[in-house]
Amino acid sequence: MLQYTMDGTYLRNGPGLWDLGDYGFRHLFDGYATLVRVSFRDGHAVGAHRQIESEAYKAARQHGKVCYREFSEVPKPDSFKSLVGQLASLFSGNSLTDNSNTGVVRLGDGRVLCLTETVKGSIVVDPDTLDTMSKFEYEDKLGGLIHSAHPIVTDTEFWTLIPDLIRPGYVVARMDAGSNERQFVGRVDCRGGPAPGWVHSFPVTENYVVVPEMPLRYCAANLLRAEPTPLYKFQWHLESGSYMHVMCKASGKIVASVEVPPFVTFHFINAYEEKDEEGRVTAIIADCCEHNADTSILDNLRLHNLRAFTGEDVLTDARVGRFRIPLDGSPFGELEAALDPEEHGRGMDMCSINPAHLGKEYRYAYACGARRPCNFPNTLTKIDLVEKTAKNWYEEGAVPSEPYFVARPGAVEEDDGVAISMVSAKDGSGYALVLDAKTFKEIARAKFPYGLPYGLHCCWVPRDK
Ligand SMILES: CC(=O)/C=C/C=C(C)/C=C/C1=C(C)CCCC1(C)C
Ligand SMILES: CC(/C=C/C=O)=C\C=C\C=O
Ligand SMILES: [Fe+2]
Repeated sequence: MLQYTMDGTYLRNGPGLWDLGDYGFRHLFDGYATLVRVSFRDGHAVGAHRQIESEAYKAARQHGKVCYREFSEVPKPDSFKSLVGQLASLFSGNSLTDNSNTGVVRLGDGRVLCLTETVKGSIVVDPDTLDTMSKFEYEDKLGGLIHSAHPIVTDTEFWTLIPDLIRPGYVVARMDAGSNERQFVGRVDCRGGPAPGWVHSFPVTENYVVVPEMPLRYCAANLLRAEPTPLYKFQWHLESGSYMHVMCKASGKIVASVEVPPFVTFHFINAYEEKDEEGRVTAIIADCCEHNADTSILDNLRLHNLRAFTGEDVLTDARVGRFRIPLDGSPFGELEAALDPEEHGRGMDMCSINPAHLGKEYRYAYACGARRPCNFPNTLTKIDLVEKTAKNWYEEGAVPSEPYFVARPGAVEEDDGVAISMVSAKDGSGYALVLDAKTFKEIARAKFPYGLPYGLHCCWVPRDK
């Protein structure tokens, strides 16, 4: 039993529509954005779902075909556009999708924003009606066609990374709550080439922004290709090295840039400053869902693979990767598993934390793990980074989405609250699952009258805020 009444709306975004007529999409990340809402009030839960009305979605519905460049799908060249024309529309951004199918965040001023990797795919929605309200226009001169799909959002600010594919590097920018104007904070030049590493997400501490440089790098040639490669728009450049850069939020200066072992991650979990007895910052600790430097996870997320579970254990191993980035000028950083990956079945992705610990020392992370054999993360796991243990929730045949932590109003303890996940049950039905974040035991489930597609990231909109 919950000792309090949850009062607010859980929103989940994700690529929920993967078919146009007879044509089925290829990859999980291609689907058109579907928003799901579960509103909690007086001990009841009310649900709804709706497609986001992006230009890409509307055009696809109208013409019955893909009209913009999605993650792996590209429009068929029946418009006889010349290569030059295609190039021009790619570099102007015209042909890129605005299908904001990845994240949903509540900005400090109350607006609810859906996001993806393309800057134009920033769309404001109404959390009650799930209406598509407007494009979020960035009113600045920073430009950029792509950015991190996971900005860092607090009640007062918004931090983002804008990769620069022409002069390989990243622009770090911040935006005040209530504003649409990003401000340039600083720039990181890549240390390896030929292009910046994919930055689906990045972590911050109280005083620093951490800019990861993965050997999984954007690839201009693959951006243009009509047929996808196994790494889609990316390429693996092991020889180019892997780096972690640390930028001071206040000055934009780079205070550390270290080489680290190779890594593959979509999602950073959190980061914080390690201090000595005198309170001096000695290092940055940054945690992520790390796929053992194996890029095959990207191709494993093809829909054909996800729909064809044969009982064989084919999910590649993942762990909580913990970086230690020294600030004493040494050239190398460390990367190790924060706990034995067996604790969470060697599956690890789709994480959340208590937002009160963002950028600060923390103990708990919530994520999807694995009960093997499986071809996709199929458990919910609560990771204790101090005890180095995990508590796991599992139901046979069920596929749960990101366990999203929501603190109890007035909570003091880090795990005082709930973790909410939308689960697709073995029989195809769907329900919202509420776990007690402390015990990781089920408190409630609210069944949807129909099955729901898989989905990705979430946010919480408290009532009257
Ligand atoms: C859903 C998810 O996690 C990731 C979605 C990624 C997308 C939609 C990536 C799109 C891209 C383009 C349309 C062209 C430019 C490169 C890239 C950012 C991969
Ligand atoms: C669903 C997923 C990875 C699962 C594998 O372990 C990654 C999603 C990334 C995009 O937000
Ligand atoms: Fe993501």
